[in-house]
Amino acid sequence: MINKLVETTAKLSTLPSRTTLQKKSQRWVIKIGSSLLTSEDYQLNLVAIRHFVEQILRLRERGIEVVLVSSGSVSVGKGHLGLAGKTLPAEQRQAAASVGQTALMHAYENLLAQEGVHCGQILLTQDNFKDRKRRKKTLSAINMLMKMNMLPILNENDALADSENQFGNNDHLAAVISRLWHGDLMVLLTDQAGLYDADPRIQVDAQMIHEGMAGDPRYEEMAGGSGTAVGTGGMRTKVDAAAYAAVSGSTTVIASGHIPDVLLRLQRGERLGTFLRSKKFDQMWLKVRRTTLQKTTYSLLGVAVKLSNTNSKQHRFYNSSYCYR
Ligand SMILES: Nc1ncnc2c1ncn2[C@@H]1O[C@H](COP(=O)(O)OP(=O)(O)O)[C@@H](O)[C@H]1O
Ligand SMILES: N[C@@H](CCC(=O)OP(=O)(O)O)C(=O)O
Repeated sequence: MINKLVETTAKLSTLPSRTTLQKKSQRWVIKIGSSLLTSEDYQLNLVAIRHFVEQILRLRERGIEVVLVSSGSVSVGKGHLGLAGKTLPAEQRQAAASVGQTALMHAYENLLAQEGVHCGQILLTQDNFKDRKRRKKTLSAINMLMKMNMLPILNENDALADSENQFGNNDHLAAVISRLWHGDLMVLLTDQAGLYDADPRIQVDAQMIHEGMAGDPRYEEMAGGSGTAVGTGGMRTKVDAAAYAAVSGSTTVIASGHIPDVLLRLQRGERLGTFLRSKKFDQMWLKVRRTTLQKTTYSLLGVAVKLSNTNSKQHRFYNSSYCYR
């Protein structure tokens, strides 16, 4: 019996590895940056979009629920309007977003429809998260699409957002969605291999951070703004987004969308990009596991005890995809 207890204790007090977390996560929020979706001449990169769509469909076949946050409307719109590379005044940017968003969704829908799947577009601003009622409405829009087997594709409503209600970048939007929808893995796909200790465009010998804790203040120092003509926010907003999503237990991977099959490889547990753990997840994990250990001990002792130290939140966590038994 002692051996059994020692064995169970060891098993239950070890945090799941990065590989396990990537393999077992069931609710993914995937965010794709503008530079991955648009070509150098600000046209849609249909080859890349097809590649992402194919991977997302494969993930769904494996039972993973996916919400896609897609950037690209402004850059594609600029291309369509003959304004490539220009810094636009607010009204023209709104128009570019409106034109580009249509083209973007058209591409996603066409590619998905070839595989018998459809997508649903949800355009959001901060207003959609302002109070409980609006958050509920946003969540139910996502959940209903999911229930109907559609792929929710989200973006900021750049055609109408203003300085009062805009997110300003989709990293933040992805994190807010992760928390609202209880995502367990947020994947931020970008043009760099991951987070480096300095912007690799500026410092050629910058070193990539492979694994760390979301919210580590050192990362804020390392992360700079966008280095591309079409990106918004750079690495700083990704680091902040990871910290925000981590509060509800989501882990984050920042990885290059240029890596072939990056999403499928992450799902197989490959160590690509920067993996940022959630402290909240780890705490919940250990707490729930301690309860399991207590239960095991009691049952080994033949004592039927109703455990009083678990609350409904822990039970929900234990029964959710967060908890890998
Ligand atoms: N510490 C860092 N590590 C990696 N990239 C960084 C860092 N600091 C700044 N960056 C810049 O962030 C850019 C990615 O952000 P961004 O252009 O907003 O991409 P996306 O469109 O994918 O959101 C990189 O091209 C890089 O120049
Ligand atoms: N919502 C904007 C993108 C904002 C944004 O965060 O861009 P990016 O840094 O390329 O992910 C658009 O669709 O153009």
